[in-house]
Amino acid sequence: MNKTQILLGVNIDHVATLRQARGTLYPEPVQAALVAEQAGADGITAHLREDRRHIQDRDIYLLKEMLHTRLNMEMAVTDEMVGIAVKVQPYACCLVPEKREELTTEGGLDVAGNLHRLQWACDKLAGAGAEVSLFIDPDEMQIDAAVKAGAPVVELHTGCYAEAGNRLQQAEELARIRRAAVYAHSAGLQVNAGHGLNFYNVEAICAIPEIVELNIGHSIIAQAVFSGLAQTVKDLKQIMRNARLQSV
Ligand SMILES: CC(=O)[C@@H](O)[C@H](O)COP(=O)(O)O
Ligand SMILES: NCC(=O)COP(=O)(O)O
Repeated sequence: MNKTQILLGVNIDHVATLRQARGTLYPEPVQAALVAEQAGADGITAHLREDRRHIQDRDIYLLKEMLHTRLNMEMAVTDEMVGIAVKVQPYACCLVPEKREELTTEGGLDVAGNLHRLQWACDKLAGAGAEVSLFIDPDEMQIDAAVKAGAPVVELHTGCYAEAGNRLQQAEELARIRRAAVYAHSAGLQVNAGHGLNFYNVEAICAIPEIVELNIGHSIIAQAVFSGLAQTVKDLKQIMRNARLQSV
């Protein structure tokens, strides 16, 4: 692993949120993905939710055909989603928990409590050629379970860090993520991270050398309203690069 490099996966869910708000043809998520790639995104993440609140099935199929980097399809661990992923054959599948009533993802997968189901999903998706990532809390028990499930990658949920109410709580959550990243790396897993990351909190996560890739969406699309998507991606990549280089 090249510890001086940290990759950025741009999650384009909320470009689709804007489209779904009026049921128009625009903004086109695929166009956003191509703009982000040209600006330096190392991959594109899209979350096909069961309720299709933003990304639609056609988005996933088009992204698979059009991307120059790679598609990371986020999905719940359901028969429906596994079936779609086996058809689409994205570069990667990130398995996430989903509740219809949630505003956004609220936590990591309980891999330890659903081991056989996760083993089944990891096997099916790997059989379709996808790199399987499990979206988990920064928790050693869940990391051990991810290894048992057969996933080569974990994505550490950074939501508690991002939403911490004060500096002490944020420092505690950052230390938890750092410990989990070291533990997961020592267990032979690739370590990614994501959820709630933005221009103001991303640098400390980039300073954790075991973390290979960040998946960031909502804050990029929000900033793009003011700076444009290409410039936002370029600016964020620069911040990430500098933070990583200063830490090694
Ligand atoms: C798992 C995660 O934190 C995000 O990638 C997820 O896509 C959030 O869901 P929404 O994009 O629907 O907010
Ligand atoms: N897995 C995290 C992701 O893809 C983007 O999460 P967010 O930045 O939209 O919170």
